[in-house]
Amino acid sequence: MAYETQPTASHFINGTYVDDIAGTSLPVIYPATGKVIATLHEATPALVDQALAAAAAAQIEWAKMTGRERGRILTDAARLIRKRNHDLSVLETYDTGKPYQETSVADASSAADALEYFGGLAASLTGEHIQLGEDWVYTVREPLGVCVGIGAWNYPTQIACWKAAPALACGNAMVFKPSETTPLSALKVAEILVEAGLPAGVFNVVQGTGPVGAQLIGDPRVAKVSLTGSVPTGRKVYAAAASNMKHVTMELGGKSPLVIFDDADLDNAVGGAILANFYSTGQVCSNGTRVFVQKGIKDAFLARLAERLKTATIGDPQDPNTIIGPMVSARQREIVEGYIAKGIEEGARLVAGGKRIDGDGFFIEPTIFADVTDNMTIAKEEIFGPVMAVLDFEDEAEAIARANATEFGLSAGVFTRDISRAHRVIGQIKAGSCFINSYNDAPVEAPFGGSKMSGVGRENSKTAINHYSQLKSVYVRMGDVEAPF
Ligand SMILES: NC(=O)C1=CN([C@@H]2O[C@H](COP(=O)(O)OP(=O)(O)OC[C@H]3O[C@@H](n4cnc5c(N)ncnc54)[C@H](O)[C@@H]3O)[C@@H](O)[C@H]2O)C=CC1
Repeated sequence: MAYETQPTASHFINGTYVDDIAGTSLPVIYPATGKVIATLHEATPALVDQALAAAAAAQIEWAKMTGRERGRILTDAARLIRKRNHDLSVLETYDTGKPYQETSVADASSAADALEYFGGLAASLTGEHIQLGEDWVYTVREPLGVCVGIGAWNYPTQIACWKAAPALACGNAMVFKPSETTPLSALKVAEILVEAGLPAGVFNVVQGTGPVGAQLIGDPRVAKVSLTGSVPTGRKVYAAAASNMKHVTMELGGKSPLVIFDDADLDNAVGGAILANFYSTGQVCSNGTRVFVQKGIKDAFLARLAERLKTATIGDPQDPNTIIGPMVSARQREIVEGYIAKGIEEGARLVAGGKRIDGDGFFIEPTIFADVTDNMTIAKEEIFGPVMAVLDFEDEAEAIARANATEFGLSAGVFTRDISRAHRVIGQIKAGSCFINSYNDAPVEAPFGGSKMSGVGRENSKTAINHYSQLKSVYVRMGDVEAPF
């Protein structure tokens, strides 16, 4: 392999690569071939302790720097990431199997956006002055301390930076644990941050599975935990963090509705449904996998969708012409196949796809089910694969009620030419990140996150600052103290 995928070592602690071969071996598998492309080791408890100690020590000095100084390092790192976008995207494709066509525009570049945005904000993070007659209160925006970031496997570089950028801008240090399935990219982020001038220990990466995450969360030195992952993991992580009153951000799963009205522009609606279901081979938390199509447009919608699907090239994800890559792992493909079988068994109509693609990689056909009803498993549970469920509806009130009939609340989309209806519908849907005549846009300037079981807190935008800092308020009395005795 011309491209070196084996990192210098498994972990990045206190400004340098470290390893301990006593840790359980962690093979990294390229999803397009099923071959091992690197072997790492899980962090031993001693290494996790070392990372936390490094973060705790470095955070004190990092917080003493001015916001401008911190911001400059983050924006310098953003520039380095952009300069190395090609290599980082190739690596992200090896790590995840996502096509280069995507990783070259949506992964490292989104990470750079976050570093640039929060780097830019760092100098203007302030408290306020509250006058109370002659007395007054001032507030100081303080960092939380050591933050732990835990990532999912679908957007490894982006997740690392969506968490690290606001955390570091506020003067926190971070220990980041990538998903064990995709451990490579976060190490590059750590390397680049140090190259940009980040003091050793401010951003550390430790590898491992659940128990490594659990050790991080349970440590008294940790003030905050930000997780991107599934709802079951979210429950565990939130509970563990709560027992020690730690701050949390939870970016979890979804089963988001995409509502397409008869009057929608057909090709835009089909395009939205494609983005909402097949991008990253369907492995996107905010995907609109319950596609509610009004009866009058249903046949035209399905016909156009089938036509456009035929043009999607599936294959080698490193080939810039490939549009759809493999699933991230054999296990994830099995999960998706299980859902497809359930869809057929429960009476949904298979319109396209449904089969695995033979070969060494974890490929599966993009799949469309029509005539799906609300009680079917494929309409209720997050599949996390390229499986679209199309459901019919008659009117607006019905669509809203059914769209909301879910435990999740991450995203929602609506396609219509009637702008009043668009706002009316979105206004009534209980979800955090919504779209009108679009789907899955996630600019760093906009808050991102879910309601209900999809999560707590928001990433990105100015709002994220509130999740990585706390206010100290100081009352200042100008006159004498009037005590009762
Ligand atoms: N809302 C959002 O922003 C996003 C949510 N997701 C969700 O992530 C899921 C897919 O990612 P997976 O990696 O399979 O999720 P997962 O929940 O299995 O794992 C997520 C991370 O948590 C760690 N972990 C597992 N058990 C833990 C424990 N007891 N304590 C601490 N850490 C633990 C894992 O090692 C991994 O790093 C999907 O359900 C998807 O919806 C994915 C991307 C974005």
